[in-house]
Amino acid sequence: MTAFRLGLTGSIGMGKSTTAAMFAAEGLPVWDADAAVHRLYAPGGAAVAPLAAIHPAAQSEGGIDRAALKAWIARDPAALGRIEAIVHPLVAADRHAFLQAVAADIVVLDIPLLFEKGYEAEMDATLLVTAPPALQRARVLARPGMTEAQFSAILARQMPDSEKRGRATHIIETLELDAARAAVRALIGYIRTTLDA
Ligand SMILES: CC(C)(COP(=O)(O)OP(=O)(O)OC[C@H]1O[C@@H](n2cnc3c(N)ncnc32)[C@H](O)[C@@H]1O)[C@@H](O)C(=O)NCCC(=O)NCCS
Ligand SMILES: Nc1ncnc2c1ncn2[C@@H]1O[C@H](COP(=O)(O)OP(=O)(O)OP(=O)(O)O)[C@@H](O)[C@H]1O
Repeated sequence: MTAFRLGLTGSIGMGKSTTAAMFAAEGLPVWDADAAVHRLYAPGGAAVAPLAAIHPAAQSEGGIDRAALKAWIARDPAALGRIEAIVHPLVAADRHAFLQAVAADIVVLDIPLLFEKGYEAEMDATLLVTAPPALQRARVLARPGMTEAQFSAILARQMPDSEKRGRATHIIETLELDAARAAVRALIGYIRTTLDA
């Protein structure tokens, strides 16, 4: 059976990881794009050699130093595009391997840049997690080391939440844990009714 692919996304601090964990707790396999990038950047990971080849300072102790990449991105407007040209095909290969190996009726793919990069074309449905801007801001600024300037820079690289709301198949407001958990269960139940039909 081919699994139903539910693409989970949302802007920074909207609750992707928390909501993904709720799907996992309901027994659904979850693939996490950020975790895939961490594996690719770890010592021995497939992105280490090609990134070191274009930017030697990015390599440290056999892996990729994310701080060095960030410093390069801050300095050179072409850097992010060059990094993405290497990293995104490797992430896609990891995602395809997961989808090949998985056995379940529904799988969740947690992809922060799902709409920005057009990955919805590979999904059967999309789920946007969202919250009011003031709550998003309070959550993100509560993180150790996060500054107003960093938050603004990250927001500027992401599609506005209002636009994502217009594109998503489903939306969950992450105001409160119990309500979000109930919405996750309801969505799984709804998707299963469409699979049975
Ligand atoms: C720039 C890097 C080094 C920053 O690493 P760091 O650990 O500090 O932060 P993290 O990865 O958690 O990202 C911070 C925020 O920036 C956003 N972000 C990350 N990469 C991108 C990107 N290519 N375009 C837009 N936003 C991005 C994330 O969604 C997140 O909200 C890292 O994100 C990276 O190597 N990005 C390029 C690879 C990529 O596209 N990753 C996205 C997942 S496919
Ligand atoms: N349903 C919810 N109810 C209450 N708080 C929530 C809910 N979902 C997430 N949160 C809180 O919001 C914050 C951000 O959540 P989370 O880390 O899951 O977001 P994210 O979208 O994965 O963030 P990032 O884009 O930075 O990876 C956390 O402090 C988390 O506890």
